[in-house]
Amino acid sequence: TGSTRPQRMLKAVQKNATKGDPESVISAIDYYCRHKEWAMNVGDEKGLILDSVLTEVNPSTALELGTYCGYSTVRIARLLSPGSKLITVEFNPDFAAVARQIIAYAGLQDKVTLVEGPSGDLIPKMKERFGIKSFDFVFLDHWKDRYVPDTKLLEDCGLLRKGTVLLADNVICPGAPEYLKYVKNSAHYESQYYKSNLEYTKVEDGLEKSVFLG
Ligand SMILES: CCCNc1ncnc2c1ncn2[C@@H]1O[C@H](/C=C/CNC(=O)c2cc(-c3ccc(F)cc3)cc(O)c2O)[C@H](C)[C@H]1O
Ligand SMILES: [Mg+2]
Repeated sequence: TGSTRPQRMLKAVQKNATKGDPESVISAIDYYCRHKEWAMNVGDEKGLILDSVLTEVNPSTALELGTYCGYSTVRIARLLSPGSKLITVEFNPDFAAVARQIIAYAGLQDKVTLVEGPSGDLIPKMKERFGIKSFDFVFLDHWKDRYVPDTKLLEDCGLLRKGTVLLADNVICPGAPEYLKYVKNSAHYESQYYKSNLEYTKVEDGLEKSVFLG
């Protein structure tokens, strides 16, 4: 049986990146996905926006929904201050296995906890399992129709605090219309759209940053 796209992406990292160097892992994936085969990483262009929001928030606790191959996991973890933690949730075991290897290749395994399973089951367990009081930052990049239910679940589980920043990928392409409606019409969020392009293409896409007001 042949390899999968994530496995080929991992091979490209092992071949072209330097072990322990997150920047080289990010560049190797971006090069592979731009010139060899496209993949749904947040990418280099939207990645710069992710970097700037992260630098501004400087989260002690961060959550990512939808690890996939770990590209944005590496982008986030490389910017975390010492002692800060990123929990990333992925329910596909094959993707999780590739992501673990890419995160380890970047040398960021001590800053990242990859939890395998559906977000709907794991979010209610965050406090008891990982000792999380609340998240400072949440990156939403899983199935787009799950952004609203999981945001509501994070609220209901008391995992958001005044000032928590949610950053959602793909609000234009493929689109998350219900999510945009939800955060824009809610008095509990202050939202801002960051216009960009779909990873490795000229198609418009963007990130929506929403601050929870409590
Ligand atoms: C119970 C489920 C919910 N709970 C869950 N709990 C845990 N893990 C979950 C859950 N739901 C999903 N996941 C995991 O997250 C990942 C899923 C990521 C989904 N991302 C997209 O669909 C997308 C598409 C395009 C795109 C744009 C243009 C095109 F032409 C084609 C594609 C671009 C983009 O940037 C995109 O992020 C991973 C594959 C999947 O196993
Ligand atoms: Mg995405």
